[in-house]
Amino acid sequence: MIRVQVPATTANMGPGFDCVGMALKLYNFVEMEAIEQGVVIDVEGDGADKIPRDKSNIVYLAAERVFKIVDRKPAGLRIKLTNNIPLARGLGSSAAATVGGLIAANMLVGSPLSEKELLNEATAIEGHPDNVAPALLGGIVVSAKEDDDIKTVKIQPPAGMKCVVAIPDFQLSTKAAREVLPQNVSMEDAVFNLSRTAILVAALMRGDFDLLSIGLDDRLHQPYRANLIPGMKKVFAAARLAGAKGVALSGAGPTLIGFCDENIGLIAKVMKDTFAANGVRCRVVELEPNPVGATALEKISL
Ligand SMILES: Nc1ncnc2c1ncn2[C@@H]1O[C@H](COP(=O)(O)OP(=O)(O)OP(=O)(O)O)[C@@H](O)[C@H]1O
Ligand SMILES: N[C@@H](CCO)C(=O)O
Repeated sequence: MIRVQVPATTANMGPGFDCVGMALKLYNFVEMEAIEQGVVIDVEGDGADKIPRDKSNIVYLAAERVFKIVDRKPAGLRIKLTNNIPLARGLGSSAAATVGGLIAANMLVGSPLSEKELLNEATAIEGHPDNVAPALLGGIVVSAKEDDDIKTVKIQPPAGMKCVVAIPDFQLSTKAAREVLPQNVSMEDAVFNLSRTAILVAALMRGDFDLLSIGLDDRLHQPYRANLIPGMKKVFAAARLAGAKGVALSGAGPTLIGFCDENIGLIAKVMKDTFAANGVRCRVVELEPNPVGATALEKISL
């Protein structure tokens, strides 16, 4: 039986749309074993009542993809999912499922695929690398697609960085949150994001939290998605006033994330209160940056 632990992720980090993401210390677990026949899928935890238990499950689909590539397949498969990452909230639940399925299936057939090959496959499944890269590699990962190959640079999260996430009680699928984005953007907005992303990466590498306020600014996706998340701009403003060094939409939302080095209790309170004042109930938690990516906890060879 293979057991893989996969972290949650916060993608985009403001301006780094589809190319920057960071792993967080919150985990899903994927267990997989070969059985004599059939497909058995059990799900516990977040989304247990919604996640399909048949061959349309994305963990199963990821595993199938590995078996097809390496042309080796167990006769039957048992999968058990234990989910702590909330579904469709912007914390990388689908990336964790995909990465967990790929890694577990690869191990089940003797690990023929390299980490790089798994990353390329995970990106092909998700459509963009910003969640799957940190879920696989840990830390903060900047990714660039070169055709089907994903180039990555990993940055260790700066010492002392803390994250407060406000997780609304409603779901927002990545698909729906991408549908509100424009097909084209102006040169001015492109340059705006280029400059902010460059500052963001420099700030993260230098551990300069004061640069985060400008380095997390974005014009490519957040302004369009604000309409889907009541109170988003007010929560951002309140968190900044309470001491957050920077704020962003986590992934495609609706979770909002504040980055700070102190005042965590006050920032959490104002984020919750401001969401509530705008009619949104939410759960606010501190999630630490995670330097480590997906990890195999047990392995028994076939
Ligand atoms: N453990 C899981 N097992 C199977 N399917 C899952 C699992 N976790 C998530 N999913 C599928 O992925 C969907 C959520 O993916 P979606 O990309 O919309 O949001 P997200 O990954 O949570 O957020 P984001 O990509 O913005 O960080 C769920 O509705 C479900 O269909
Ligand atoms: N970059 C992606 C992350 C969510 O999957 C988006 O914002 O749509």
